[in-house]
Amino acid sequence: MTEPDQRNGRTGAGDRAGEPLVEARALRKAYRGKGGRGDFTAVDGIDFEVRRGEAFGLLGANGAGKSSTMRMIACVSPASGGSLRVLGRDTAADGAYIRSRLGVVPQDDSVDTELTVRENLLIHGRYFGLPRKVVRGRADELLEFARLTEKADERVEALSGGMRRRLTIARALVNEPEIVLLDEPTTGLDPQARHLLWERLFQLRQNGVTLILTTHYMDEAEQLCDRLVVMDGGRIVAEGSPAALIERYVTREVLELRFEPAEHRALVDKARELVDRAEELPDRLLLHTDDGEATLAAVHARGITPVTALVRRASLEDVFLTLTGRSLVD
Ligand SMILES: Nc1ncnc2c1ncn2[C@@H]1O[C@H](COP(=O)(O)OP(=O)(O)OP(=O)(O)O)[C@@H](O)[C@H]1O
Repeated sequence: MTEPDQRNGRTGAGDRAGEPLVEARALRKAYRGKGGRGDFTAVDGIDFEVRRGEAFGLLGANGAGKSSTMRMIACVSPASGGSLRVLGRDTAADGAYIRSRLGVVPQDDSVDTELTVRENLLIHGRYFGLPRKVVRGRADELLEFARLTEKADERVEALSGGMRRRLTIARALVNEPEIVLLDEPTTGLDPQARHLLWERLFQLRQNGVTLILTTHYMDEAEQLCDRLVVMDGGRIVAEGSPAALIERYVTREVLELRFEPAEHRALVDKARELVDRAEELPDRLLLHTDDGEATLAAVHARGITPVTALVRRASLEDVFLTLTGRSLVD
């Protein structure tokens, strides 16, 4: 493609890489309670920084406060407390400037389904006051980037979910933003569409665009994020690269055991004695171990008979479970 970030002479993160583009200090968001109920605190005093050129993730279950945080960064929802600076400016004072330098991909595709793919890009470009000729050229480049050139003159209603999502991302790039915010970018997409989208986002990151995304998919966070915060109940409970979080909070491997329902209770109690850390889910037991095969041998030696046994690499899902006692997926 024509690299979105190189069209205007920017060459990726460059020598300003690492400069903080988002700085949140004791950031709060409270929603006014309805019908006499008290205020509800959705974001409860969080601190984080996002640096230029990185892909930064907010990972958490539904209701953790991820979208509320994103809306504050996007300057569409005011903070209730603390401070939030984006691109070196205060979101409370300079919302219009910040919005003009951001690309926003909301949770629901808000593209106009009655218009063609190209028309959606042209109209969005005009919102930013760009000259017609510039917008036309940029639309062509973005169609290519989003792998939508062949669909340019079709109405959006004829597109698949994955194509719509790519169009929403292309649209968010019309103003050549320095930061792109993506709220649950691949929710509802099939695996092939997800992978194509990840590939496009990876390309953007390669071009030096700073990405901030929310997700409740741990594989997405592992694939895309250089660094992430884990959110739970409006707070940040951990921060780091996916690899660092896995190393800090869980062991190298996990042995997953499933038992006959009638034997589940007794065998779970017996098996968890074999390791220092185990997590029990309704349908299985997860044993945290540095050597899954050796632990499985110990399980058999104890006379414990699982219906299935699986040794796998520990993941962010295990980190989340360890930190919150709950599974990421509802
Ligand atoms: N406008 C609002 N008014 C009142 N409560 C809200 C509002 N928006 C969000 N909330 C509540 O704030 C909490 C956090 O919501 P938020 O959407 O930020 O979470 P999330 O982590 O993004 O979850 P999801 O993945 O479901 O979007 C939830 O309990 C939600 O019901």
